[in-house]
Amino acid sequence: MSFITEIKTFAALGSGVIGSGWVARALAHGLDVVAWDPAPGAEAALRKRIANAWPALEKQGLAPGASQERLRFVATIEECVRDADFIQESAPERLDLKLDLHSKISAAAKPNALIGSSTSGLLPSEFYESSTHPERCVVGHPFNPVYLLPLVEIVGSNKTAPEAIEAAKTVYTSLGMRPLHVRKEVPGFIADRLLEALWREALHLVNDGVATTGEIDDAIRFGAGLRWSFMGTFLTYTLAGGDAGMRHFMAQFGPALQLPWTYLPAPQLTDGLIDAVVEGTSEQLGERSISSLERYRDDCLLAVLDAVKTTKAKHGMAFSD
Ligand SMILES: NC(=O)C1=CN([C@@H]2O[C@H](COP(=O)(O)OP(=O)(O)OC[C@H]3O[C@@H](n4cnc5c(N)ncnc54)[C@H](O)[C@@H]3O)[C@@H](O)[C@H]2O)C=CC1
Ligand SMILES: C[N+](C)(C)CC(=O)CC(=O)[O-]
Repeated sequence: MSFITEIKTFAALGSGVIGSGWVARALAHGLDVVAWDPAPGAEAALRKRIANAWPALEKQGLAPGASQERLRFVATIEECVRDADFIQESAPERLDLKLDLHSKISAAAKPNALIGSSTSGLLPSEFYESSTHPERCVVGHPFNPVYLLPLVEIVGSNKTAPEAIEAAKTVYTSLGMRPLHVRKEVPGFIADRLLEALWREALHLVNDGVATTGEIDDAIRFGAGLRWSFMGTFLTYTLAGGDAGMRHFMAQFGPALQLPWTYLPAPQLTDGLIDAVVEGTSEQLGERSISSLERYRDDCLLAVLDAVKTTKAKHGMAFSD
C-alpha cells in the first residue's frame, strides 16, 4: 500500500486554535493550504491568528516560497479536500461530529491521501468507523502552539495500515515535527494522560483553597517546567536517586505512591471551582490581551528551543534525540 508523502497541498478542516496552528505550520513550510470551517467569520479569524503567529515563524526561518498568501479558504468540505495531498481535521472534540465529518472528508479525498485528526483523546477506531479507505486514517495529535511545538502523537485505528503510520511519520517530520507513535489505541494517548493528571491535581489544590492558580503556575514554571523541556520525568528521577539511580529512587520515594493524595479522582466542576479558576487566571492575565500573551509565549518557546538545540549539539545529540 502506498500513500502520498511528498505533499504540496495541505487541507485543514476546522480553523480554531489548533486548525489555525496547523495552517500556520504548513504555510511556513512553503505549502499551499486549503482551509474550511463552517463558522461565520472563520476566514477572517484564521487570517488574524496566522498573522499573529507569523513573526515567530519568521524568526524560526521560513521555507523558500512560504507565504500567508498561499492560503485559500473554501466553502465546502469537498472543495477543501479534493486536491489535497494531506488532510488534517481539527474540528470540535465530539465523537458524533467527527464520525460524520470523516465519512464526508474520506469520500471526497484522493484514496491515497493520508487523513489525520487532531483529536486529543477520542479513539480513531470509533470516529473513522464509516470512513472510505480507513487504512490511510490516523490521529495526529499536536500541541498548542502547533506551529512551534514539535511533538505529534500518531495513533492508528484497528483498520490503519502499518504503512500509513510510517507515511504519517514521514509527512509530519517533513513539517518539522517530532512524531511519537502511540502503539496502543487508548483514550487520552500518552501525553494527555500525563497532562490531565497534573491538571486534576491543580484543580484539587484550587478547590481545597491550598493555592491560587498563579501560585500553582509558579510551582510549575520555576521548577519542573524548566527541566521538562530537555529531560522527562523518568530520566530526571533517575538522577534524583543519586549514584544509586532509579532503584534507590524507587525505594526512597516509591512508598509515597500509596498515600491517598496521589490518586484522587477529579474534583466536581462546581460553579465555585470554575469561578475560582476563571478569576485566578484573569488576575494572572492582568491587562494583557490573549494575542500579546501568545507572542510572549512564542518568543519564550523559540528561545527555549534554540537553547536546547544548541546545548544538545554540544553534547553530540540531535534535537530529536
Ligand atoms: N485546544 C487545544 O489545546 C488542543 C486541541 N486539540 C484538538 O483539536 C481539535 C480542535 O480543537 P480546538 O482547535 O481547540 O477547538 P476550537 O473550538 O478552537 O476550534 C474548532 C473549530 O472547528 C469549527 N467547527 C465547528 N463545527 C465543525 C465541523 N462540523 N467541521 C469542521 N469544523 C467545525 C469551529 O467553527 C471552530 O473554528 C479537537 O479535536 C481538540 O481535541 C488537540 C491538541 C490541543
Ligand atoms: C487540553 N487538551 C487536552 C486539549 C490539551 C492537548 O491536547 C495538548 C496540549 O496542547 O496541551
